[in-house]
Amino acid sequence: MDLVNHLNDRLLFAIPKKGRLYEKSVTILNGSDIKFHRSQRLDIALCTTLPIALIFLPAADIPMFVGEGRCDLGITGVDQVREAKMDVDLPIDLKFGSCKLQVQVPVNGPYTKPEQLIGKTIVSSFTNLTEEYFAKLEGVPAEKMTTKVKYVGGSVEASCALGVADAIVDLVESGETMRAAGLIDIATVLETSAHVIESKNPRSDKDLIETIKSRIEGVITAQRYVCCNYNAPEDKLSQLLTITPGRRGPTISKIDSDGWVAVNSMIERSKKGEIMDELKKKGAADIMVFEISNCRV
Ligand SMILES: Nc1ncnc2c1ncn2[C@@H]1O[C@H](COP(=O)(O)OP(=O)(O)OP(=O)(O)O)[C@@H](O)[C@H]1O
Ligand SMILES: O=P(O)(O)OC[C@H]1O[C@H](OP(=O)(O)OP(=O)(O)O)[C@H](O)[C@@H]1O
Repeated sequence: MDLVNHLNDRLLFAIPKKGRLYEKSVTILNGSDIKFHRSQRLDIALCTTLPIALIFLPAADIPMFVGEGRCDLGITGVDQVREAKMDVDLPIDLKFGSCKLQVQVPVNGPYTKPEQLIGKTIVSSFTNLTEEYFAKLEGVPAEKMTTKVKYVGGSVEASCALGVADAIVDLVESGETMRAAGLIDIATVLETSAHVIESKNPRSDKDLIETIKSRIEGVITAQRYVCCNYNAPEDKLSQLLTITPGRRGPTISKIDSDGWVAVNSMIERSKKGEIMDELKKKGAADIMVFEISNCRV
């Protein structure tokens, strides 16, 4: 099929084609009922459920495709957006791909503060952000800075040991890569996570863009919250509701048992253990937690 001829009447949505953001991005699409079939080695996939074409691109190229208006929506990290210096909207924080872009130096080396690196050589895959950071530190425009910034495309952490850098600027999540390379962080340039990014001048129907964003927000909310049901003695209700205030407010229903009501409330998945313990301690009974498979908020 000549896929390219099918693109004109579709919203183009740029998705990371590989790497750290790929799998979770596809999970979000599945949860949003954006169904597609991607043939092997093909970087374009037509959706079967909505007039969308998914364009699989390197995470670093997505800000340019969205910033220049070729794709209306994309998924990539804030780090990539800032590095590409693209003016796009960032409507949804997807809460994955969270890490920090940090200045790192050899553990037992002479540097403990970023100011000591002025005039030295820094290696990074994020040369624009690194230049901006050190130009600000030096208090001069980037053209006048004395710190040298060199680009490498990957395995940045090896640069100090190989003698090509005094320090590096690289992403840190668990810190394992950094520690394994004998490095320590001394400053944070940027905190990042994956976001839905949106063109400032979208070409597609606004309703379709809103539908996609609303579905994705629903998936994120469903991942973040679970539903908590319990029975509460009426005289303890106000105290129990402070533990489960809900996103907007709890639902309270009458039940066929004198002096008791049923409460239904969304609670944060990450806090469900302590919330259930607390409810039990404060007099709640029959406490149950359910998965939310999808929602619209
Ligand atoms: N360790 C990490 N933990 C969390 N998020 C990360 C991590 N490393 C990178 N990211 C996020 O994922 C984005 C893409 O990084 P990744 O290393 O996957 O790039 P890639 O070049 O597309 O893939 P690959 O490294 O496989 O070539 C980064 O810009 C950042 O937003
Ligand atoms: O703090 P950590 O959990 O160890 O993660 C940080 C590492 O993850 C990224 O690299 P990735 O593994 O994606 O490979 P790359 O070096 O080829 O980009 C990043 O560039 C770091 O090297």
